[in-house]
Amino acid sequence: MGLLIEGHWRDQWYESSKDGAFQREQAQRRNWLTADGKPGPSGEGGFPAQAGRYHLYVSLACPWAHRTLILRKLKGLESLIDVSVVSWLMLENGWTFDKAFGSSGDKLDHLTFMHQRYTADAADYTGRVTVPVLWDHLQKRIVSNESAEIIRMFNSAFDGLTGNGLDFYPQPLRAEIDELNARIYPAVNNGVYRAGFATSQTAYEEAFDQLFSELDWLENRLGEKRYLTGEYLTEADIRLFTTLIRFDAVYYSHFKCNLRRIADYPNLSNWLRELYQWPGISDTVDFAHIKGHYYASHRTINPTGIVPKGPAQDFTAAHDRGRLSGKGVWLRH
Ligand SMILES: N[C@@H](CCC(=O)N[C@@H](CS)C(=O)NCC(=O)O)C(=O)O
Repeated sequence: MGLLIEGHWRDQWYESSKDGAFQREQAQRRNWLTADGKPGPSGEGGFPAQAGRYHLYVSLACPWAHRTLILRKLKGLESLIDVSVVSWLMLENGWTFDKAFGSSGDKLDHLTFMHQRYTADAADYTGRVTVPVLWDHLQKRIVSNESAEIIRMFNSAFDGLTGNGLDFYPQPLRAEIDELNARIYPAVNNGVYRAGFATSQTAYEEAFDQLFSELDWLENRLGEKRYLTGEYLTEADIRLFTTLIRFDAVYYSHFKCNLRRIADYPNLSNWLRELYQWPGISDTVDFAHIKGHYYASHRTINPTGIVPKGPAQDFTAAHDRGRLSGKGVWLRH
């Protein structure tokens, strides 16, 4: 665990604020890949959708990177955008391409460490070395290291090449999806980290209370709606999925989010199983990476690095979501 300071790697645990709260660094590369290379909502233009030009760097453990893998899969981008997977073990060198710990190796440039990808973008890069990273190997630059934006790019930029019209961010549902994301991100997606990486009792309890009150709200909502916005599966569901699929195995114990398990919420757990069983999604879930990464890498929280064997979970078991009406994914015309 560490960061780059003016292009030099420094091994260092997360710094929390004075009151012990975890602070997540803002992603620094915010360009957009678009159908024709015109600029997107932030950053610079010049990144047109082209087969084979972009490379995605992910960790199979990471919930943020996981979103991008799901969109890549469901949008039929696997043959257009290749992926390199970092090792699940992340210690003094940060993310590495060590094949002994589950990495695919860097399929593009045979790098040893992920921080080399960042210094290839900017030799004096300062900041955390995070995944996912969408890399343009023509310009040798990071397009984006912000998963929330990478999934929006994947949702539409390549449609002209793939003919895939599935829309996970449909125009009529955007305001509602934005509202859901705005409450679920701080309370749940980042909330589990705020609980787990807190360095004061007060900061931990605040994150814990906010997390479980949001899970109660979501449990109620999913009692009436098949998916978060209603009849259509959208990016809001995908974003929640990657956190909840890790919850009982990791966040419940490792991050001390232990008021209840997801298995204890009937609607959340049935919804979670439906998504897991969605064609393509289970292929993106890897519990060896997920459990190995958190328990063995965060030595400040778990000094022995021992990875628990449990819990027993079966996401392939039947779910009851058919009782609510659903139309699947919105199709763009
Ligand atoms: N805003 C980023 C956050 C990505 C992120 O924090 N990824 C974690 C892995 S789960 C990471 O790479 N952490 C390494 C570090 O902070 O040193 C996104 O959503 O893409």
